[in-house]
Amino acid sequence: MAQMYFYYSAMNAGKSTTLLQSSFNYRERGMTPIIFTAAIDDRFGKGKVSSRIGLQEDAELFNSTDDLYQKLIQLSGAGKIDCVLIDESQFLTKEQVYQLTEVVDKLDIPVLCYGLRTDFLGELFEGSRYLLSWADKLVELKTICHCGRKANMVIRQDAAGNAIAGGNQVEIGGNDRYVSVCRAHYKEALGL
Ligand SMILES: Nc1ncnc2c1ncn2[C@@H]1O[C@H](COP(=O)(O)OP(=O)(O)O)[C@@H](O)[C@H]1O
Ligand SMILES: Cc1cn([C@H]2C[C@H](O)[C@@H](COP(=O)(O)O)O2)c(=O)[nH]c1=O
Ligand SMILES: [Zn+2]
Repeated sequence: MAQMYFYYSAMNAGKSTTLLQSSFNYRERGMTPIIFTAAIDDRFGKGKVSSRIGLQEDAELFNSTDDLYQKLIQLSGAGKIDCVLIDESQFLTKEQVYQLTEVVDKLDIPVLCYGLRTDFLGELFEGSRYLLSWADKLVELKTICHCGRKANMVIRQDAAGNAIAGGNQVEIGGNDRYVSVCRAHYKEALGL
């Protein structure tokens, strides 16, 4: 029986790297994984998943209006799909997480989702909320704060490097905009 996995972390913890390693594992066993990533995250070029250590693969894009269950039925018509890998899964909607549970339960294809747990204000993303609620397996990937503790929060910075305490939940960016830190250093940076 297939299962749904949610690999979650702060930024820069190796989520994309782990996804690309899983894809490679499937391929070297002669199986066919399919990768999806969010259309809005175009940092490394649209339709690509890249890790900061240099690995890269082509990916299907998802928008908030896509029906991922129907899309997977359509794609599996062109050949057997052995695994679905989703990067930036924090950007999935509630409906899309449900559709992915249908891929697992009705099509019997494992779905592995990789994403942030919380935003720069410490609030859950919609996708993460429902993945935490409905996935069969929750796996935390870890990265470290500059102090050596586990970094489970993300600071959004302005151009001068100051922590920002308000704004839209979604703002695409990398090391220039975001820093992963432990909760104590998150509070300190925001003056909490
Ligand atoms: N030039 C580099 N060489 C080796 N490792 C790197 C390099 N740049 C970043 N990394 C490491 O790669 C990891 C980030 O990988 P990535 O998969 O992009 O993370 P995430 O998807 O969680 O943001 C971090 O552990 C980081 O320290
Ligand atoms: C914390 C936070 C992040 N984002 C964006 C920034 C990046 O584009 C992605 C996460 O990328 P990762 O390195 O693959 O983890 O999410 C955002 O929009 N809002 C936030 O609060
Ligand atoms: Zn710290």
